[in-house]
Amino acid sequence: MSTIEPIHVIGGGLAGSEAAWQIAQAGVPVVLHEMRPVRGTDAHKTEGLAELVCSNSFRSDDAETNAVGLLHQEMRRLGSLIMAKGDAHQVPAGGALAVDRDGFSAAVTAALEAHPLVTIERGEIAGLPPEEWSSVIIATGPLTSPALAQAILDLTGETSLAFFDAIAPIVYRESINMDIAWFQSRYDKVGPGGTGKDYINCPMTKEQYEAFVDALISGDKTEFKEWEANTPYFDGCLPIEVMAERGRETLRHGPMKPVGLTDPRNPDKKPYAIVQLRQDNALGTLFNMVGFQTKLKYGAQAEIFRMIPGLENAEFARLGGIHRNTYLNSPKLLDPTLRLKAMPRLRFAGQITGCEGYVESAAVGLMTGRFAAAERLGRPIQPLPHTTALGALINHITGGHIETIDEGPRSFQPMNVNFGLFPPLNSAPKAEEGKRLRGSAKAIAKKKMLTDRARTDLEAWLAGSALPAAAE
Ligand SMILES: Cc1cc2nc3c(=O)[nH]c(=O)nc-3n(C[C@H](O)[C@H](O)[C@H](O)COP(=O)(O)OP(=O)(O)OC[C@H]3O[C@@H](n4cnc5c(N)ncnc54)[C@H](O)[C@@H]3O)c2cc1C
Repeated sequence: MSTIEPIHVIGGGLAGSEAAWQIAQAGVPVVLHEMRPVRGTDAHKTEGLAELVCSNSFRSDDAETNAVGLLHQEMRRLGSLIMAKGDAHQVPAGGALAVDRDGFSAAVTAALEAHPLVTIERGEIAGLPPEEWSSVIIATGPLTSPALAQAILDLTGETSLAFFDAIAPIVYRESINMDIAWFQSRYDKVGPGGTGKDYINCPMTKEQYEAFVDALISGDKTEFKEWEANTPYFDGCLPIEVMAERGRETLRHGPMKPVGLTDPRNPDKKPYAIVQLRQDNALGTLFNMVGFQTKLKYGAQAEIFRMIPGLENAEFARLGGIHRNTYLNSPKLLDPTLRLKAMPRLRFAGQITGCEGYVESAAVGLMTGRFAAAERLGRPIQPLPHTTALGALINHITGGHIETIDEGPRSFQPMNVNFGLFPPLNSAPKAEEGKRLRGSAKAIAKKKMLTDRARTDLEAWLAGSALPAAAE
């Protein structure tokens, strides 16, 4: 029986599950409070921990030239439960790491249930955590229950900001017409666990594309409620109809771009636009429409998406939808170890801190868990180098972001990890013979230098860290 007082983690999503794992692996007892199934959210469907509520993709797994791929690598290095179970339950997805959502969530749940230092309590924490909980991590996500959200709001005095993402529809594989559509990954990329033929592609002629754009623009949209008006979208997650409204070519240069793909029945003619669908479950029975997040009404969605060649008889396992997001003005409210300045016994993790995405949420959970565990064990907390993906992300949340100078709405917005968050390089990349690089060769070389630097700096940080890299 451990004599160390437990740390309480509220929320068993991507961040809370990872935080609880890191704490327990450091030898500190942890109580993980998850309200499902006692109380649900608008998006979760199961009672499993770390449920993926929309896409099943952890995005690029390329640790050399992609920031989220580097984040994967760093998390694996630090013994991430989310990455270990994601790797174990991956499904083919070209250059991306996509997972079988049910197998993944079940494996995360089983690992935490089996850990001797983890206690899982099902039930809502409907207000500020009791005072006797001396170390708490709040990881309740974008759909934090209203009672807890209100308590946080009262405590921080900040107005919370609500806005929409949009969910992409999922189609039954057997309802897709493979006499028109074909399997191929963009540029035949194989990636982790892929075959180079992982996506289903639906081609469009110019006339079909124009009619489709018209239908999107005129299709019935979900009405905004009063309190939802004037809420900005994430630029990386714009609803398909909003993209269509921004310009008739926008979709052809975005999710419907026809590059790197060849219609095998018509190899000499480039389709004008292409819709891609990505495998959504291990069985390969479900495919999601890549980039087709939407706030069109259900009836309009079915009608309009069946205009896509190959989807004329599509059956939808899930149609697209809209959802709310709640997050803190973290740069102002949190200290560099993610403690609430106004009440340091509380730390925050996951999307509620203003990061965006499954991987980023789990990454912030990972570091918050390690910070809380080190503190509980009376060990020093070394700040992460900002040159690492983990450090760059946390730095952005806790201070890297610069507030607008003028009085007005707060400017901090949720952010995926990206190279823009990393400190610039001290020297420009050079070709082997010392010549200057240009164009895409230069961009790739620069990214490689950034990721090499991150790997070196992470190892140096780990060498001085109070907790081992991966306490397996
Ligand atoms: C509808 C929707 C679609 C999304 N689509 C994507 C996507 O396609 N790709 C992507 O990368 N990201 C997506 N996101 C963002 C995604 O939710 C987050 O990136 C990630 O799940 C956040 O992880 P988290 O741990 O912070 O929160 P969550 O994973 O949501 O976990 C929070 C947990 O806290 C629990 N909880 C809430 N309040 C309480 C309480 N008071 N007491 C106890 N438990 C509580 C919830 O039940 C939940 O299990 C989407 C978000 C939403 C809402």
